[in-house]
Amino acid sequence: MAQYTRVSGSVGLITLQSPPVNALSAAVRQGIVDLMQRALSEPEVKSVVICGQNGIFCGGADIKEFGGQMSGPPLIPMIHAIEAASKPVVAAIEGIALGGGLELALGCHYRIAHSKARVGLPEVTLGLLPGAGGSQRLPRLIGVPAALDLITTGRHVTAAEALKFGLVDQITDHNTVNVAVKFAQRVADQPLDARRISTHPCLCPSDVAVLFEEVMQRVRRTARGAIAPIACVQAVRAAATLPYNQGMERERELMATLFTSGQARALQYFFFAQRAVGRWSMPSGARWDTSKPRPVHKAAVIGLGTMGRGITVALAQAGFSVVAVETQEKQLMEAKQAISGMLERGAKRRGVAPALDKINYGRNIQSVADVDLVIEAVFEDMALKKKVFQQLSAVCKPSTFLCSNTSGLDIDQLACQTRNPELVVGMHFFAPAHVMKLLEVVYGPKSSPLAVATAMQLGKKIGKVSVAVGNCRGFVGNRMLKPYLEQALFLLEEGATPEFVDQVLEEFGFAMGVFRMSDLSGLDVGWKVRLADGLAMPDPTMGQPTRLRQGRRYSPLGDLLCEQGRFGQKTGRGWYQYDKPGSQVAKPDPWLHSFLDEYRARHALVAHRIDHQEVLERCLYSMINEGFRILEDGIAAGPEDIDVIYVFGYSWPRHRGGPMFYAATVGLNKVLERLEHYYQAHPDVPSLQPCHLLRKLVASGSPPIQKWREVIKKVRSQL
Ligand SMILES: CC/C=C\C/C=C/C(=O)SCCNC(=O)CCNC(=O)[C@H](O)C(C)(C)COP(=O)(O)OP(=O)(O)OC[C@H]1O[C@@H](n2cnc3c(N)ncnc32)[C@H](O)[C@@H]1OP(=O)(O)O
Repeated sequence: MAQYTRVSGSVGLITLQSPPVNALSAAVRQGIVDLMQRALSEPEVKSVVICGQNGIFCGGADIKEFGGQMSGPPLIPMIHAIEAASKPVVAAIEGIALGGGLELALGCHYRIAHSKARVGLPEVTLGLLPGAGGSQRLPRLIGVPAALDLITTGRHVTAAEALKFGLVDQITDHNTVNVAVKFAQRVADQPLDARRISTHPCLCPSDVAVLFEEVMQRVRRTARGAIAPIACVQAVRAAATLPYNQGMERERELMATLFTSGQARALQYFFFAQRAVGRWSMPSGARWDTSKPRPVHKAAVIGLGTMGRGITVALAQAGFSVVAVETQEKQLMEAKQAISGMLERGAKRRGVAPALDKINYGRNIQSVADVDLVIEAVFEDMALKKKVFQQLSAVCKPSTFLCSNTSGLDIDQLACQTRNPELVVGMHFFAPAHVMKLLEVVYGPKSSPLAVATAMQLGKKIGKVSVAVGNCRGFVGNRMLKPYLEQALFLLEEGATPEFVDQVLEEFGFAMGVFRMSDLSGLDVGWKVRLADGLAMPDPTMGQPTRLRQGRRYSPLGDLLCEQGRFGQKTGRGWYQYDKPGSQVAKPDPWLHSFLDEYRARHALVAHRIDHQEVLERCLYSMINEGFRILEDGIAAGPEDIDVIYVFGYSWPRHRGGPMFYAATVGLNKVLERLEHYYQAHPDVPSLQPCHLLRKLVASGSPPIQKWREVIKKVRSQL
């Protein structure tokens, strides 16, 4: 869909029309092809302007079309025809020109952008490369180093930056289409040869080979197994070293490989999953589109430890007035200093003024009396949190939303301490809270849709990807982490080393293996929880067998390290050793290896050879199995919620789509079969027992992930 109008007598105006972002669907491409022909054939028309309706130039190829059979005119010849046109074609860029949208603009002879527009080639984030000539034209237009930056990161740049690069010819604060039309009239009789980017030489710095080598190394290091960034570098190298036509052929080959790769499918699934989580629903039937949030102007944070500080910074940076409360004088002073430092560093990076004046500090909980929403971030102790909620309920306005940053405690028990339990929800941030994108919004049985909608909206305003989840121990993320951690410990008992387990998980694509991650977050955190739960009681005289607790297999390895003061990075010793406390460079620790040998000997455990496959299957499939239980229990509404939580909160490699999508790509029958195998070998590990929903999905013929909700609904209705 595209519309044609003749303006100012001699300009053919083609307007892309495909809401919401004027993506280049088959119909839009057909429209462009037809209308270009019309404009070129009308003798009165001397030049052409291409723009998008509703102030948006174009969001690129229609990602929904990637999954199916492509129809309609292909993009590459369409863009070539525009570039080869005998009349000047001007792109009027408002809003965004992304991916295929920018590639279309690069095929035009001139580009005029509104000052507020953003442009970029984000294909890499979808597992692709700019495969409609973008990888060949952009380096010819703006040079190899800048093109490498834009194409390998997929970052969007402002119009001002685009002008500096020479990516656009002019920017305007006025009506972009009017400016472009006038511009088109002015250049109507200008020669076009020099305006066809594909004919430009690709200007390279003298040390281009070194540059490509450096970029390739950096990209390989940061890609964590993703192949698209590497293909992007290869495509730009083709632009730098080959004639245009051969470069295009290389672009086509690379694109074909990426297009059919599982990674592109995973990343495109994830693109829509990220958007799907905004359309939350609750088992009660309450939904995002029927639940109105209440505006929050002033918020409070209670407890200024690591989490409270990060949350305060996130709120202040987003422009909220914050009352930050810490009852301990010394902690308060330290927190003030730390928060100011974080705000100043953040402001410097973003080139804005630090939001120091947004925060009022206090030692007294009375100071939160007039706020609209409170986020409690005190120590993870139920008795303490209950007390805080009782105080908040007495002090705050009756309409104040009371939220807890607990990472897994029962929201309902907190709600019961208050006058208005319907205004209580969990807001589970991830450390560092001002950096990590994920927010779990946890509704208890009494939480109202109003409270959920308000917390979800607040999350969005402070730049988080918010996922609404039900109330259970550990919510979604930490509940699934438990079997994963447990399997990692069992693998050590059975003969693996922390280095090997971590290596396998890092090769899979996690930013950090499970043991390096535990050392970073502190082994004492989980230990305290296990002590409180009555699990970490190592004394055999207490009558508990060391490796069996509460009727199931238990590994006390983490507890034993904590008893020795090995809390991880902060103490300089954990699953690894570090040069000094606080150092981040993990080194294998011979002490730990001897400790594991002695432990196995003490418990008559015979070490066996554990391979990559066993590490991956046991750690990941037990976690995935818990994910299916979570779906079965209605704690997450759909697999997308779990996948988004794992990618944004637990460094699951995005190019594998998230744990539930990964299970679908492995094949649900295979996951089921391997879980059955491991459960048979370890019948005292309930997390390995395949859950009902997984069995049901396999029995239903393993439908595609987009159809799981139908099976989940059926299973839940039978419960
Ligand atoms: C042979 C050559 C083949 C290919 C070469 C070209 C490849 C490409 O062009 S790949 C696509 C490149 N473009 C992008 O990656 C842009 C993706 N979109 C975005 O980044 C954002 O959506 C946005 C910046 C364009 C707008 O952001 P925002 O205002 O926050 O809105 P939403 O993200 O919620 O999006 C609204 C709505 O639009 C849907 N959508 C956005 N872009 C596309 C698209 N390119 N194709 C299809 N649909 C798109 C998005 O899913 C939202 O809808 P839903 O809420 O229903 O999911």
